[in-house]
Amino acid sequence: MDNILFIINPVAGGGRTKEIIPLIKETMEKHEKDYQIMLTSRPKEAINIAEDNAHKFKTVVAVGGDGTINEVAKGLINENKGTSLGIIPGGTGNDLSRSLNIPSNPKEALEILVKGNKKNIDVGLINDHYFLNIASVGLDAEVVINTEKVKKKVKGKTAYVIGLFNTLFRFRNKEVILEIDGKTCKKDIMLIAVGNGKYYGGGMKVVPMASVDDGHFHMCLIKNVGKLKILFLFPSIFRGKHTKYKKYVEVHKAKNIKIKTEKELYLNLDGEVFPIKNEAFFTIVDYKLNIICD
Ligand SMILES: Nc1ncnc2c1ncn2[C@@H]1O[C@H](COP(=O)(O)OP(=O)(O)OP(=O)(O)O)[C@@H](O)[C@H]1O
Repeated sequence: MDNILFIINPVAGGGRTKEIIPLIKETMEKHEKDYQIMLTSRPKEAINIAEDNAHKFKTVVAVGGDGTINEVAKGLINENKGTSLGIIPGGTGNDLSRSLNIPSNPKEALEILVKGNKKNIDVGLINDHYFLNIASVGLDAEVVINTEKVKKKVKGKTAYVIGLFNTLFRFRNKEVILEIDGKTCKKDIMLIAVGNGKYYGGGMKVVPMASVDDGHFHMCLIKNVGKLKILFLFPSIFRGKHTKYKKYVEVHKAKNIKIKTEKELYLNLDGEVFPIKNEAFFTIVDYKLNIICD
């Protein structure tokens, strides 16, 4: 059965996903598709909705930001029924969609969905969390934590800028033991981003060489360059040009990566932050997720 379930996070993108509903209905009816729409009522519910419906629908579409996509993907991977994942970007960042060439304009994204071109993409696992886009440790995870604190008082980009400077002011470099496909080395880092996708933070091309379907992670490591130099590097990260500064930035390609530390590290997984004790183990799971994209 060629049926489609739309799982909509009504609070993603500050609520703009709700405005996409009439467009979904119009497009599905125009193309005579058998479809259903469900709205989440609480965080993480998209995982359960996807799990419960994976066997009933050929395609399950996440309508929301990267958090919603991760939740729907998790439900589909858990059920392992070969259900395809569709994406209508409706968040603030939409970073995975960028790597998959899915436009942020919902009308254009729906056209891609109706066309139905498919691609099998890799699924990353960091300890016990699945991820499709980027998982990172170090400076950026601390920026996310500090920005969340600032957001209670200040909104939007200003909160991010204040969060960034607060973090830089207090940030201490991280000494880690890295194991990249079995090879061990000691590093003094500010940031490590492990990418299946290329973008995070709303369009920063932090892992420019990443490819969602090459069976590998691509890793970008920013050494302990000091607070002034990281500010100098920052604009080049937006454009993905930072990797040319080889004195400060290392790139690696691998299937398995371990980051060991004696101190607590924070992991940034598409804007959600988790503490990590002792070890972060990144691996590509033996499962490809079928995605509808351009
Ligand atoms: N009904 C709901 N009420 C409150 N929170 C919800 C609801 N449904 C989902 N959520 C939570 O909303 C959070 C944010 O979702 P999502 O990342 O998709 O949107 P966003 O933050 O606007 O986008 P982006 O990550 O692209 O910036 C997720 O953690 C998700 O669990």
